[in-house]
Amino acid sequence: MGSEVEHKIPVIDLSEEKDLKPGSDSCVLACKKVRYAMEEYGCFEIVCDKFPPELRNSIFGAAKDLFDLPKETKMKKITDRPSALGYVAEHPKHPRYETLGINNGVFDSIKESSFHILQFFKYRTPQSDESDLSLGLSAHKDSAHITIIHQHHVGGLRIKTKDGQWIFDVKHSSSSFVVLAGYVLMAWCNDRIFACEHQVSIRDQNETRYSVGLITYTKGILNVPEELVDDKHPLRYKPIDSFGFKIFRLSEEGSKSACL
Ligand SMILES: O=C(O)CCC(=O)C(=O)O
Ligand SMILES: [Fe+2]
Repeated sequence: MGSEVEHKIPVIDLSEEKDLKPGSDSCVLACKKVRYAMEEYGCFEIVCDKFPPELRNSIFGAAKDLFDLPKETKMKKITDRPSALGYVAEHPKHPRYETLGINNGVFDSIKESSFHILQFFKYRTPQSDESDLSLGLSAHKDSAHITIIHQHHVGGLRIKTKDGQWIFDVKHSSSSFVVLAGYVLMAWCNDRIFACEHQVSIRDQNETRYSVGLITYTKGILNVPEELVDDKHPLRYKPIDSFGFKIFRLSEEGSKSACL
């Protein structure tokens, strides 16, 4: 079991537009930092102070309005994709967590090969008779390629490092976004990056917690690129159907699988 330590996840400031201009020296440097962070931590924090507070408030205002809808409305099928991308209600395993995902083409990727789902998360405050007052979402790794999480007023996201230590103080602020590697990225890069284990645990929560995630999946079958296979990194994965893998994990067989 890991213990509470003073670890911090790497922070990369992407507030400056020049850092995002492909080919520029500062972009190359930013890429190196991203690579280091992903290989060593499977995650990093982006700081970007260009996120207007009005936009942030209106996004989380809309999230609250959506979650406040009657359960029957939230349960309505809003996509032809598998139901996991729509609404997921509270469940005995995560009694305070609800999530609602949107994928209607608005977030079609700039790159042909990927698509994104915008997913809102809500964690209600604990009731006095609940035994585990801090349980938000138990430890897990995401199926996706990459997840980017933004936490609103209430923090609680925790990250496990390579050596099994939990980082308890993942910062949450209006300019902070946490990028997490998922299983599909780990498979694609032949274990050079590990899927980041994380959980949501909320101490002293007296306010509903909202967060939002942008989750990237890859279309079709992914192969490990030849360049990522060598003597030190022998091929470890068969071609993987990224989205099929997510559906498998949600199935009964997948949820029992020992390797996940
Ligand atoms: O709410 C959060 O901060 C994280 C949610 C999460 O990890 C998930 O739903 O997979
Ligand atoms: Fe997650």
